[in-house]
Amino acid sequence: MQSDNGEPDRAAHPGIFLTNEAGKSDHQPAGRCVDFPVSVVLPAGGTGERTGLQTPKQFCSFLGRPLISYTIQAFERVSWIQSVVVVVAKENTDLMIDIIQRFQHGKVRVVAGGSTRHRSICNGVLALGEEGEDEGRSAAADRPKVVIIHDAVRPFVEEDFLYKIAMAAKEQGAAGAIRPLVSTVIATTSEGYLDHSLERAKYRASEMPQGFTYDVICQAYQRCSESDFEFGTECLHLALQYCGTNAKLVEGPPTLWKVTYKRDLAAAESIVKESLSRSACVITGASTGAVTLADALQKAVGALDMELDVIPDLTGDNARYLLKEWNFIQLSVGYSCLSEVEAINVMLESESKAVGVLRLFLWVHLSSTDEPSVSGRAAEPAAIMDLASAAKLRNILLYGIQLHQSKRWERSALRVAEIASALIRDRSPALVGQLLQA
Ligand SMILES: Nc1ccn([C@@H]2O[C@H](COP(=O)(O)OP(=O)(O)OP(=O)(O)O)[C@@H](O)[C@H]2O)c(=O)n1
Ligand SMILES: O=P(O)(O)OC[C@@H](O)[C@@H](O)[C@@H](O)CO
Repeated sequence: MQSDNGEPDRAAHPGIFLTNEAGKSDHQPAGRCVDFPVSVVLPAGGTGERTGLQTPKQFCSFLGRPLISYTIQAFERVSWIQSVVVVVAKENTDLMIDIIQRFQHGKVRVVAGGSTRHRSICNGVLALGEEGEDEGRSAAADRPKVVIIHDAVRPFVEEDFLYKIAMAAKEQGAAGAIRPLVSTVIATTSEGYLDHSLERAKYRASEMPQGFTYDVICQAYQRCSESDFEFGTECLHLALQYCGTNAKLVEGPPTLWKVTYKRDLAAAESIVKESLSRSACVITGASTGAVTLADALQKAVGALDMELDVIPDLTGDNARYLLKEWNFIQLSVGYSCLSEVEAINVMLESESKAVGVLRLFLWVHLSSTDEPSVSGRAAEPAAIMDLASAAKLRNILLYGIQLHQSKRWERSALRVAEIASALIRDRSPALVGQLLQA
């Protein structure tokens, strides 16, 4: 087992095991077959000193979700990955278990980390070797053929690239992601002067994910030195040095970057917001006016790089939007009925826990000319605000747009599209519950 100071005992493995079967992905890889078991180790046992924040960066939240949850989600959606081991500092074990339960992550185990990244990764790999014992199966039966190692603070990893790394690791014994160097690497003298510079074209930045056959990475950690454990940063080097395994290098996309500094958290949030803002589901209630407005809206958002799916309601087959869409726009034309808004909100709340990220619900009320003005319905803004305050506690950002039918459909639709696109992109908590006038 692990020694008291978190150092890996190579004869056993430490760890607290939590396997949550909920949320298993049925995502089928597009036209590819991985016919060998693959497991993942996510080292998340660091303190994130370089961010300057008290909270370790892997637990910093944006849009209502901790960074590590985005990374885990990226892996649990891949059907050919059998299990994920998250390696966290002992003091963060309860926090990690809470995140797994709160965001209903599946196929995840939590293992205690070590004082360095290599020690943490080693603990994770050793834990994989013991999988299945809890359920009375032999450890060997559940042992993966390939182990993918990926820093928990690299949330933007795609299945296509994971597939390339897993297949290359199975063939070669080891494989790793690389990226072109952005800056030239130079060597310095002990006095702090330039000694020489490296020819940048001959070098690459080593990124994650990396993949290894289970035997190679196990053997590498069994044979490596204490100095490797203390000061090393490169698993590929251990495979070469201690197993004679020359990793296959695979150039990866720019999205593989590691969150290291505080600015990287802002960059990560902006990327997530951008990815959440590309689509919305428009609910018309099948009213003629709303369908007409929705058609005009669909034309208007084209220029805003957004796609809209227009549906009458969220029942039957349309219920699938509750699990896969982040943004919902409900159109009420003429008679405004807050009970419709409340009904949609209840449906969104019922799924928001599983989805885990701040979802956006925009109510658009196009009032007809013969309806009393907003001042004649003073209760409406207050009612929206009350509903929004309650919804926010369940990760739903509720906003309203009020506009009058006196304008032509196209003009109304353009105004709604502009405001909706801004609200969806910014997801600002400050505007929650506001009934904006278009
Ligand atoms: N003892 C450690 C140290 C690091 N890591 C993990 O290794 C990954 C990459 O390391 P790095 O970016 O250096 O993270 P930190 O060590 O937390 O950052 P810093 O060096 O700024 O403290 C991170 O997911 C980090 O949590 C780990 O599992 N165990
Ligand atoms: O060195 P750090 O602990 O900041 O991060 C680890 C990185 O070195 C590592 O993720 C890649 O270089 C690939 O090995």
